[in-house]
Amino acid sequence: MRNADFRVRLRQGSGGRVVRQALVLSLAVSVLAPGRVASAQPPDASQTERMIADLGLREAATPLSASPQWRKPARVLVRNLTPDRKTWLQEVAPGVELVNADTTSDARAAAATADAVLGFCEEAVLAQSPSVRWVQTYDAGVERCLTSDVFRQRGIVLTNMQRIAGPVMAEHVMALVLAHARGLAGYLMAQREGKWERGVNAANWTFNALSDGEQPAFTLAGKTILIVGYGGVGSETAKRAQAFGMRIIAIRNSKADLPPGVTKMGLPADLPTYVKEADIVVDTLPLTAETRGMFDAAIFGAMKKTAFFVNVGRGGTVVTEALMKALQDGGIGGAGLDVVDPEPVPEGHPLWKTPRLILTPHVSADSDVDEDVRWLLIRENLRRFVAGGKMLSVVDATRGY
Ligand SMILES: NC(=O)C1=CN([C@@H]2O[C@H](COP(=O)(O)OP(=O)(O)OC[C@H]3O[C@@H](n4cnc5c(N)ncnc54)[C@H](O)[C@@H]3O)[C@@H](O)[C@H]2O)C=CC1
Ligand SMILES: O=C(O)C(=O)CO
Repeated sequence: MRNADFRVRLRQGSGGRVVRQALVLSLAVSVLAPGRVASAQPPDASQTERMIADLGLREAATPLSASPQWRKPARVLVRNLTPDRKTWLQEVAPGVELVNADTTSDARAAAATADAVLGFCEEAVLAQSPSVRWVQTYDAGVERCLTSDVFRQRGIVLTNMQRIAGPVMAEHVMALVLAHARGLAGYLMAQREGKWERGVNAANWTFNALSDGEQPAFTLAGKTILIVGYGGVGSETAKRAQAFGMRIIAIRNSKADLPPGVTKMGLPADLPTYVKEADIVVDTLPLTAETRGMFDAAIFGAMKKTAFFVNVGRGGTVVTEALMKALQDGGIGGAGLDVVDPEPVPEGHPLWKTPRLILTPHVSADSDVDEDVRWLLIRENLRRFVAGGKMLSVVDATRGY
């Protein structure tokens, strides 16, 4: 979720919602009962454990207290700290002063004497804050945090929202895939024009009688989906694709074990060959030095002419010119993008007129339950930080995710 939206929505709701509202995860629904929020060992520990298990959150190999520099924190800066939320967070951080800041300039001043910063990661805030030892971002993508060397040089622990939005984003991926497969973009255009016409001309999403060889729609069952950047978002997408009867192949940065339901797992070097067999290609990559421009003219050229390409990771992993050309020339069947480069798409940019393209404005993590899960992680990491424990979802600043 973009920080700005996150902030606006959190301000609108009461902080108490965090513990009252139903927390819906991928596999389990758990209700956080009212009034069960009063003790220091969190009474919602079972919800926290379920979140960790359901989303597959990873904890650091060593506890913070193993470091000779470790000391109990005295002051933590928190973005979007409503009064209710402060009470709720204070339960896991007794004796720690929790300070609110919502703008970069307020944060810069408040961070000067803070031990941790939650919700800001920019150099402007961290450069003048020598005692900061932990930063929690409210996003999964950390490419903007890592533009400065502050994390690598000072050994600040950076934790992010990796895997948190997986279930929500996987729904968005499937919405884009189904919109294409069922011709919804074309039927919506026809509806606006008051036309009752069957059969989408798949090539242009215009409406007319089907000519020979044109496909009005296609079935997902039995088709192959390739997930590139198989992590939290990718694995949740795979679960849903499996339910549609699809064959799943994937690529990630380390091979390890083959996840259940995945037919084969490759490394980045396998991309040019794997794309050849895919009907749907989903990009869930973080933006790093290695992934920048990974989907270029050669990769789009290797795809099936009917392939549908989805990107919910980062726009910079795609060479936009190459994608537009593939769509214009019929090199691929269509695309659904939630993230683009440039972002936002400027007025008059050729992407707006590119055929067979569905654009959503970086909203694939938005949902009614997403922010509750995020605050549960923030609270659990605060508890671990105060106790000198093993932090969750630590970013490798050198790898970039
Ligand atoms: N559109 C949106 O609103 C959102 C976008 N995102 C983006 O999605 C990305 C992924 O999120 P999660 O799945 O939660 O993160 P994650 O950390 O769970 O997964 C990232 C995966 O990318 C893989 N990877 C890294 N470099 C690679 C490479 N060179 N080739 C192939 N695979 C590579 C890793 O193996 C890892 O499994 C985020 O980094 C962020 O940029 C995340 C949340 C919301
Ligand atoms: O969490 C992220 O990385 C996002 O892009 C949220 O919008």
